[in-house]
Amino acid sequence: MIATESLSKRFPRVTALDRLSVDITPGVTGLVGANGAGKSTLIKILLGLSPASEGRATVLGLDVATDGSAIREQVGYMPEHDCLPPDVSATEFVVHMARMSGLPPTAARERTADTLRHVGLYEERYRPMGGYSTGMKQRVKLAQALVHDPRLVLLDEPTNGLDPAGRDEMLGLIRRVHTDFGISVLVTSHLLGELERTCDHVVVIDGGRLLRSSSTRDFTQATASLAIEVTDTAAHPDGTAALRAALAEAGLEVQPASRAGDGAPASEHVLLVDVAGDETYDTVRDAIARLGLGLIRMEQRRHRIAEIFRDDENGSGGAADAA
Ligand SMILES: Nc1ncnc2c1ncn2[C@@H]1O[C@H](COP(=O)(O)OP(=O)(O)OP(=O)(O)O)[C@@H](O)[C@H]1O
Repeated sequence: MIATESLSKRFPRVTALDRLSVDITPGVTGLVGANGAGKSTLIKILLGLSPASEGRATVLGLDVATDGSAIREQVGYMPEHDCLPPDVSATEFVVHMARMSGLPPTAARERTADTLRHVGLYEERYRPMGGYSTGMKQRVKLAQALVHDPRLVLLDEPTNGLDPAGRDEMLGLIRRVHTDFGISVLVTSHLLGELERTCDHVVVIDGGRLLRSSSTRDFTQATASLAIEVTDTAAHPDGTAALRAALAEAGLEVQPASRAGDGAPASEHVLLVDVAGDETYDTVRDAIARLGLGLIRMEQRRHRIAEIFRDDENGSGGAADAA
């Protein structure tokens, strides 16, 4: 779908992309990076809207340097920032965008009705967009990216500004863009956790450089940790300490949640264990059963993007298997 080769973009004071080489295959791909990592810059280059300083990129086999308009015919784009005219309705706007993409008037109206229904906008589609909630605006932005039936959509931070329920709905919609219509998706976020549930593949960039590109499965296995909380008993007045010793003896990496730095509330009573594979869960269960402790919770906790960057700086992270 997308291939970049040593792609760089330099602004006078900052290198937004630094020799980025990555291949993106059909499916749903997450592009993750902190604010300023270069995600939007990459999308603008892929659309042929902004020239690269160096290197090459192709989208659907077309060269971004020379085939920008052919790319934009086949690719949908949802920009990050608010860009909707407040005085027109969603229907008028999306019909206009469909016409801009070359659809004849009747087809544009039909596709608009279908697409707005698909993204969950019904009666409100006839009202001016100035009065819409952030969630409704994001849905219109998604609809205009889909209306001309593209082969690929580039979605820049589609969950920005949404509350947790709105995020989940948007992520579900994005997944369905691929499963229902077979359209491939490149979606950016600064939150690794939310993309892990939605994407088949995740590409991580930092400071314009590729940090890692791998399937979500490999990614989560490499980065998941398990939070465990147990009760104290008469035999083990400090159940947490007893479990910690037992797990360490069984060869697991254990640390208190207070040191994990994953943004979750710190607690001396929560242990974090690196998940090496399915057997880790069995080892934990058996250790708790042997000690006769009560299990309060055992939950998967995602590492956050900042930790992966930090691991990488320490030389123990994912850069080694970056594509
Ligand atoms: N037109 C520009 N002129 C100068 N610097 C720019 C320009 N566009 C982007 N940059 C800089 O390039 C870097 C990458 O920006 P970019 O917008 O691609 O990041 P991002 O990963 O999309 O982050 P965000 O989600 O915050 O937009 C930033 O340091 C940004 O300040």
